Amino acid sequence: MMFACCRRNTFLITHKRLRLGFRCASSASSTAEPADTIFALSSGQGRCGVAVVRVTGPAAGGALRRVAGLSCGLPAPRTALLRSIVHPQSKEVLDRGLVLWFPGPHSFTGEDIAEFHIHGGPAVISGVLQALGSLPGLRPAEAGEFTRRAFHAGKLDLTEVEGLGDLIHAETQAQRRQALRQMAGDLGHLYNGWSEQLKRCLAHVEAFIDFSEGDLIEDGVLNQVDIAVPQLQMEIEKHLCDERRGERLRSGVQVVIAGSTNAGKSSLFNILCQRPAAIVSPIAGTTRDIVETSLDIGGFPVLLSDTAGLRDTGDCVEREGVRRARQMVGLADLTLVLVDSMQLPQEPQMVSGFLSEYLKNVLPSAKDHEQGYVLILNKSDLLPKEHISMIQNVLTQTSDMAPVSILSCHSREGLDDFLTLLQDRLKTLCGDPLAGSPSLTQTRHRAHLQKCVDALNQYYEYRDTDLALAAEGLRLGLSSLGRITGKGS
Ligand SMILES: Nc1nc2c(ncn2[C@@H]2O[C@H](COP(=O)(O)OP(=O)(O)OP(=O)(O)O)[C@@H](O)[C@H]2O)c(=O)[nH]1
Ligand SMILES: [K+]
Ligand SMILES: [Mg+2]
Repeated sequence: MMFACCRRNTFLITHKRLRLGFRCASSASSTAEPADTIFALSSGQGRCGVAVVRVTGPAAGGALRRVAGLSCGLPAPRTALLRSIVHPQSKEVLDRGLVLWFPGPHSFTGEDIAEFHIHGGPAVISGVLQALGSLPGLRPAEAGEFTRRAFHAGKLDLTEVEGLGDLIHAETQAQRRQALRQMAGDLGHLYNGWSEQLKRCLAHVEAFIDFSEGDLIEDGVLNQVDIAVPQLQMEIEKHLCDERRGERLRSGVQVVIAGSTNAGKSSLFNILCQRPAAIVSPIAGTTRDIVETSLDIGGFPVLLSDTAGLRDTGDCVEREGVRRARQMVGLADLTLVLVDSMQLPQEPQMVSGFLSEYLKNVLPSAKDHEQGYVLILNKSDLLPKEHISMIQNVLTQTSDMAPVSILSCHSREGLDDFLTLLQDRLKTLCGDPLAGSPSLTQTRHRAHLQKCVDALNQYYEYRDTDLALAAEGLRLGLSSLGRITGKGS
């Protein structure tokens, strides 16, 4: 009863402070308005050794002085100081921890920031958050509000904000590398560079419109634009033709296991996810639904799907499973085509014909082939050694066959070679996040870049008939680029 009562009081106090905070904020904004001061737990939820609470805004320094009991002034910038953390009204010591002071404008948000590194127990955290909430002019931050302030202060552009979000959500090392690069501004610099070039072109065209009649401008000015615009357009188009590598790395590569019934698809699926996630049985047609899992394979994020065996069947439930399996293959970035080696013909000259037919059944459209596949001959433990050598000979002589793995899900022979092959394919599909120019990572970037390329076409269309409309094309292109970084053009 006591416990329930205490919790209720806590809620009331917090609620009152919140309302007070909002009142302060709105009255401040009706006058000359300094930004209000916000605070939040910046480390994750749950028990942990150290939690970090951050405060940003004009009242951050005052809050630091009062909660850390610093009557003689603020600590040296960016230097940790061990202090007792005290409730400003009750004077109760809440914890002992490190405090740091980052005066604006050289801080993450560009404003004054105070940081409290406290012990990560729930009672300590809520005690410190309540202490901060009790100070006039402070209120809890909304989700993403620190980053929004950094963006408005020009500390991060939109691509860097996205990079920061991706870094926090990165689950594999390759994702981390790509996100870190984007957060460091590589993608933003690329787009800003293009914006600068386009701005110069636009300035030339506008100058030509304004001054050419009085012969006040050189003849060659428009020629420079005629060279620069197609060059820029080519660069953007090259950047767009990346086969979605960056987007794939960001969101995960779709890998689908497909093949005939009983080829061992679910057995391979279980090996890759290292747990018996899918049912394995000698009964053909065991898997009906798509079974999915997300994995980290060699640092690359993979969304792996096991599917129903592909066969004609009178069973309407299994038929639906086969339809879904084919649909998944259509959406895959990479298909692992599994073959039961016991089904291979005995005669060497018939092996490659059999495999071509098999592939045609699993990947019927040319598009499926383009998206890539790996052929896996499973159950090699059931074949005599000579038969395996014969198959290997045939395959090395067949030039049009994609890489083939000979594997046994039972003995695991060939597994290492298969995993190396798989990693190589993932590397090709995602690209090296540290090599070459940065990859575009979001559909949003792709849409604005495509709009920019289209708008630049307007330049050619009107170049000789209406220069004002041609200039408008450049302006539209510039504004599309500006939308990616969030920097107005
Ligand atoms: N000897 C041997 N048996 C295997 C191997 N891989 C799978 N099997 C067996 O083959 C049978 C079918 O395996 P599954 O993994 O269920 O095959 P599946 O392709 O998922 O089958 P469906 O879901 O019915 O299409 C099971 O009895 C497995 O134990 C292997 O490498 N060697
Ligand atoms: K089966
Ligand atoms: Mg299965």
